[in-house]
Amino acid sequence: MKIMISGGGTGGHIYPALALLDTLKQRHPNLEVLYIGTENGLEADLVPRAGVPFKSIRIAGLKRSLSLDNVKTAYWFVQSVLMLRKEMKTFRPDVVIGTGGFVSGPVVFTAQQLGIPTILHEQNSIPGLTNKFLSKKADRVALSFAGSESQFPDANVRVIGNPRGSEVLKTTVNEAAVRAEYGIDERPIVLIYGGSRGAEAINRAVIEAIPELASEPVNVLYVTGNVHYDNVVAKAPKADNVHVLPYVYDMPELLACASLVVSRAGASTISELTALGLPSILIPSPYVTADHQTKNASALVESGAAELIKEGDLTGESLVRSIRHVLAHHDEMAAASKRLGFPHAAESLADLVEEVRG
Ligand SMILES: CC(=O)N[C@H]1[C@@H](OP(=O)(O)OP(=O)(O)OC[C@H]2O[C@@H](n3ccc(=O)[nH]c3=O)[C@H](O)[C@@H]2O)O[C@H](CO)[C@@H](O)[C@@H]1O
Repeated sequence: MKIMISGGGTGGHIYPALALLDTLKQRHPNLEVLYIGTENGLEADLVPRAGVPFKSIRIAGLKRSLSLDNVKTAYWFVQSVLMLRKEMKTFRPDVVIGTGGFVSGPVVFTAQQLGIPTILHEQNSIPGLTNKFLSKKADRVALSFAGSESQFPDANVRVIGNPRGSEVLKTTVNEAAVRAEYGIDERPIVLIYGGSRGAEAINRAVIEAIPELASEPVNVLYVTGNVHYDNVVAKAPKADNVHVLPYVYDMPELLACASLVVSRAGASTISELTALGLPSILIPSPYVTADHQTKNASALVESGAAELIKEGDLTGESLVRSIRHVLAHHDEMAAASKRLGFPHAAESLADLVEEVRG
C-alpha cells in the first residue's frame, strides 16, 4: 500500500499522522509513505526523526483580513499543486490523508483533482478552515470529538478520536529507568508544558511558582518550548525538584509516568490525557481560531477530569493552588479522564484507510 500524508505547523497536526502511520505499518509491513510538509513547520524536524520520507512544499495560511500576503499564498498554492500533481503521478498513492494545518490544503486538494481517495482527520472540536474547505470532496472525514458533525457532509463523517491517544497507550515504559534518566525521585511527577511550541503565559506563571513548588512533595518536569528555553533558564529560580527542558521527543514515556499534567488544551494533548486517564490543569490558548481550545477542554472540565484556568487568571499563586487541589482529588479526576478516552482511534482511522482504498 502507498500512502501520501500531510499535516503540519504544530505537533497537534503531526503526531496523529505519525500514530496512524505506525498502525498502518503494523498491518502492511511493505507500506510506502511520503509525508508532505513545509520546511519551517515542526514537521521538518519530527517526521524525518521518525524515519518517515519527507518532502516539503512552500505554502502559508490565508489571512482572514484583506492582505497582499494572500496573493503570495495563492501563488504558492498554485505552484504547490503543480509540483504535487507530478509527485502524485510518480508516487501513485492509494490514499491521500490530511491531518490539518494549512500545508495539508494543496496536498488533499491535488489528490481530489486527480481522483485519488482522500481522508481528513480533524483534531479539534471546532473544525479548522482547511478541513472544512476540503471536506466536500473527501471520501471520509474523521472527527476526534462528537459535536461538529453538522459542519461536514453527513454520509462521510465518522467520530473516531485521535490516533495519538491510542499511541501513548501502547507505549511500554520502564518508570524506574525514566526517573533515573531525568534524575528524579519517587514523589509524584507534575508534567508542565505549553503545547508543542511552548506558551509564554505558562512560562511566566511557572517561573513565579517555582519558589512555592520547591517545597511541595512533587517532582516538576517543566517543558518550556524550544524558542523560550534560554530565556526561561536565565529567569527561573533554581529548585532541586524542578527540572527545566526545552522540548521532549518522547512525550508518551513521560506522560505514562506523570500524575498530573498542566498544559494548553491542544487537541492531541487532550487525546493523550484521556487515553491514559490523567488528571489535568488546562490553560486554553486564547489566540487560536474560534477559541477552539476552550471547547476542546470543555468535556474534561464538565466531567471533573480537569480544572480550567483562563490565561487571564493564571498566576504563580493560582497555579500552585490548582496543583495542590488536583493532587488531593487525583483518583476521582483520573477515573473521569479515562472515561473520555478513545483507546482505539488509530485502529479506527486505519480501518477508514482500508475502506476508501477499495
Ligand atoms: C497554538 C496552536 O495553534 N495550537 C493548536 C495546535 O497545538 P499544539 O501542537 O500545541 O497542541 P496539541 O496539544 O494538539 O499537540 C501537541 C503534541 O505535542 C506533544 N509534545 C509537546 C511538547 C513537547 O515537548 N513534546 C511533545 O511531544 C504533545 O504530547 C502532543 O502530542 O494543534 C492542535 C491540534 O490541531 C490544536 O488543538 C491547537 O489549538
